[in-house]
Amino acid sequence: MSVYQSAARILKDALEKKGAVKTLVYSSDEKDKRKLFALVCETLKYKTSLFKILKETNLLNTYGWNEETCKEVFTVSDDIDYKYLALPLLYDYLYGKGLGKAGRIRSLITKHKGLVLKTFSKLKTEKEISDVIDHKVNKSSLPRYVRVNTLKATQDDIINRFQQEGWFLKTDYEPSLYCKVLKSLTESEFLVDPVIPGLLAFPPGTDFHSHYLNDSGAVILQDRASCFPAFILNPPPGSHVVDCCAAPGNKTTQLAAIMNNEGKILAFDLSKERLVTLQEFINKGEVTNTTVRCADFMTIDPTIKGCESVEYILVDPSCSGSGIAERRNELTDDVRSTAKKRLRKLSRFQSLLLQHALSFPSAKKVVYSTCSVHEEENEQVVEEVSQKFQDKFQLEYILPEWTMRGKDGYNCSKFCLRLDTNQHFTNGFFVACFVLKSENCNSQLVNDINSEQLDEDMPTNNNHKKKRKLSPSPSPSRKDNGISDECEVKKEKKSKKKSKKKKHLSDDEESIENNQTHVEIKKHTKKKHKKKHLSDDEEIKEHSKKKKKKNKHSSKNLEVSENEDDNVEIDSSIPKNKKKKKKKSHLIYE
Ligand SMILES: C[S@@+](CC[C@H](N)C(=O)[O-])C[C@H]1O[C@@H](n2cnc3c(N)ncnc32)[C@H](O)[C@@H]1O
Repeated sequence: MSVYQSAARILKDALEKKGAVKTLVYSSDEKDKRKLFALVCETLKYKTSLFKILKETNLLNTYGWNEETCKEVFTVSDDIDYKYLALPLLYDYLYGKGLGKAGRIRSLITKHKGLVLKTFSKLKTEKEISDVIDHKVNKSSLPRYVRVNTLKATQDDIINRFQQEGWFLKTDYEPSLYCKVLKSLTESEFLVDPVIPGLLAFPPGTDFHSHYLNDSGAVILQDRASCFPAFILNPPPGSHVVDCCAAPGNKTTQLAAIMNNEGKILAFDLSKERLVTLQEFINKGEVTNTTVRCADFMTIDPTIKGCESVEYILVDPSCSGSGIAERRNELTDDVRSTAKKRLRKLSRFQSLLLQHALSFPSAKKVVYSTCSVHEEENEQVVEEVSQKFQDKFQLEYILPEWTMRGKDGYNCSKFCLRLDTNQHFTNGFFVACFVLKSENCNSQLVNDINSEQLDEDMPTNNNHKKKRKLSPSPSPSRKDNGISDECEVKKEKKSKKKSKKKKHLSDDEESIENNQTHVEIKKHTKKKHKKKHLSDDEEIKEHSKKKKKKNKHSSKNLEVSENEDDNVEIDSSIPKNKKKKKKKSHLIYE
């Protein structure tokens, strides 16, 4: 079935308010879910005009659009409503990429192209469909952010590459005026972010999706706001990290870059489909320190081997997505996202997830983030959890120079950080950071704040560790990292076999296998290993299976869905040297 038929189904359900677009897309059978999601979202944005064109052309009553003739040309599932099938086809024909790749189904439109084009231009002239143009402007009003994947290239390499293409790096401005300059970028200018290391900003509407640097994984297209959580967690190379809700993986790859691929990341997510994307990101970005696990994080026992040593945890759970700028329009779930009942449910789920993370015995730094603007999902969660865990954890006063803090009226407000679309030209976002009371974690704690110190902790974008250079020509990504990792693991196993008398399999023996779903961690083949001989990951897996059955707090029981799509993300702070402290500065960078 073509993507247009899948889109037709989803458009119908979305417009009849049977579910959120994201959920509908991810539960569909369509292979290329990203493509489907984009097609549905774009079509919805133009729906008023598309319906007008449909009505004016009377297209559905023209030859070719009845069931019989359609079925002569291609297979259309019985449950497809032709009205909704026309919408994505018309969208691609008039506004999108054209119908070049639509196959025979394109004839439904191209057979009548004279009529369609004439009607389109007539309605435009009569300003009947001017709303379309407005929408396009809104849609692309945010800058295009690009994170340098420091596992594959240095910031300087990437800047050079863009300069060679004719881009001009703007540096002649006061750092405190960054956001103003950002707003007025000309077509060929770009900027280096003053807060997030390795983040570049290009003018709104710049499309790098098919750029070779993106294809090769040397850069990642990630929104500015979504770079903050990993940047704030800042796990040192060699540390042990958990990313509780990892897919599609922008923050996981950012964490790996911060850690310079040293140490271990355990990346959990409930969604197999989304983990496929995560695995692709990992392969493309040459991330080698991450183990991916399809599991409900709530079912993971924090005390079992493999988890008991985890020190840094990122909690970036599903949320309403109300901060995502592109979503704030008539077609998405705004009504749904603000429904009190739904927010309460999300809030409860987020709180339990955060509490679970804080119960990891070695946890010393836990960052909580959402791309929601609602207090229920942000300050209220942090307030409740910080009170419950006040004996062990306290909130860190993150990025003191950042003036937009949490919403007033909570004890936690000033320790939280918010990003706002109008002020910061990025998606609406929320971040808070818990640190172990006895830990200093390289930064000020709630109790330590004093005004003189505020200027001193400002990180700069100079603290990049130099990475290997980009090859002179665009570097192809490693094709199937999962498989090559497996080979390496096998070799290692062989050599170890001779001398091995260990009871437990070591962590190094774990590998991510590209099995059917590409996400399950490889099972060790030796059947004779009993439970007590399981590797860390197998132990986690076993435990998770058991706990799933009985855990009444399993997030599935909470029936929470959405927003799983804060999927514009990026990389950040590579410490210059493990032992050296971060550079400080006195900038105000908002
Ligand atoms: C906002 S998205 C995460 C985005 C991700 N951190 C990134 O940067 O790309 C939330 C994710 O949480 C996952 N999720 C929801 N409930 C979960 C649970 N109980 N355990 C693990 N993952 C969960 C969803 O499948 C979704 O992929």
